[in-house]
Amino acid sequence: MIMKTLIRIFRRERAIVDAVTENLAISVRGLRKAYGRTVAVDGLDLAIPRGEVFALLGPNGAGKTTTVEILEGFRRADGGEVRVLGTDPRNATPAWRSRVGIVLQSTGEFEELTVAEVVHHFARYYAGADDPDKVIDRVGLTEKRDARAEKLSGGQKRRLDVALGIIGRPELLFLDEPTTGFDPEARREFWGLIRDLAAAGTTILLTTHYLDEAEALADRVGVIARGRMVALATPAELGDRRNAMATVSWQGPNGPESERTNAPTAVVAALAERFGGEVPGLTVTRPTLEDVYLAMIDKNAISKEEAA
Ligand SMILES: Nc1ncnc2c1ncn2[C@@H]1O[C@H](COP(=O)(O)OP(=O)(O)OP(=O)(O)O)[C@@H](O)[C@H]1O
Repeated sequence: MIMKTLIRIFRRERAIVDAVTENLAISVRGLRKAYGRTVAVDGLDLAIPRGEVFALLGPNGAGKTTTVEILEGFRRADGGEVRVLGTDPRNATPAWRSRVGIVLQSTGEFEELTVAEVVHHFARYYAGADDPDKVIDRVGLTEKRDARAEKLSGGQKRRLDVALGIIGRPELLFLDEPTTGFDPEARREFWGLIRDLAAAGTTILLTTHYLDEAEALADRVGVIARGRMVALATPAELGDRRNAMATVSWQGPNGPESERTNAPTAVVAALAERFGGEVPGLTVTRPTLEDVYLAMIDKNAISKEEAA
């Protein structure tokens, strides 16, 4: 009797766990990876629901690439549990691979081929591939479709990498520093492409050093420092940014003036009264994502040093 009840409870719990895990594109618990004596990933936890755009931030050497390469099945973890689209990437099958799109930091392997040749060639690897010409157009390379890859600029090569990452219509897309080398216009276009993919339900894990990119694209950001997740939040909420003090600045009679305050509306109202209307050079700012990120990285470095 007790045994039967226990089995029933166990089955129900397992059904709940399965339902939760099914909804996750990526699930990582206690991930560890060391290279000799260098601990690159040190007990990392991460859960990314399907359909989310997630940005992984962190200073050079924090463990981002190692983590992502384990998720992609290119590196073996030393410990921890990893599920990507319900599968341990160590046991990746061709069927699983076809559901995952990967844009690495740089490929540049097809120097002799034209853009159209490379994309058409890659499309043949996937049963459900997208239309290659449509993909070339989406990444803004139509004008360069007959140019050899070796003749492309750095930003154009990157667009070709992105085209190869999305040609198989992946459910999950990994983007490692995707817009390095893009001019501002190309970055905005690329952001539009990512938003379209996200709107179509693609889960996206992105690493970037551009904080404005994380802010523009990500539903949530995770900050890694020394192989650990030190913060996880929406871009607006990271480091309790929403409640941070505001700075009100204006042009006073003797030069620029400013005031840090928790009640910027009241300060602005008082200024409007003082100036009898329009306040010259008025701005109200709160810390940017970059400000809170840098403070976080700094604090983490100090607390680690103190701990050592
Ligand atoms: N193949 C390797 N052999 C030895 N050490 C490595 C190897 N790959 C990475 N490391 C080390 O592991 C740590 C984490 O590196 P990783 O490349 O994962 O960081 P990252 O956050 O991606 O950095 P970046 O922003 O510079 O790309 C670093 O100290 C790095 O020197």
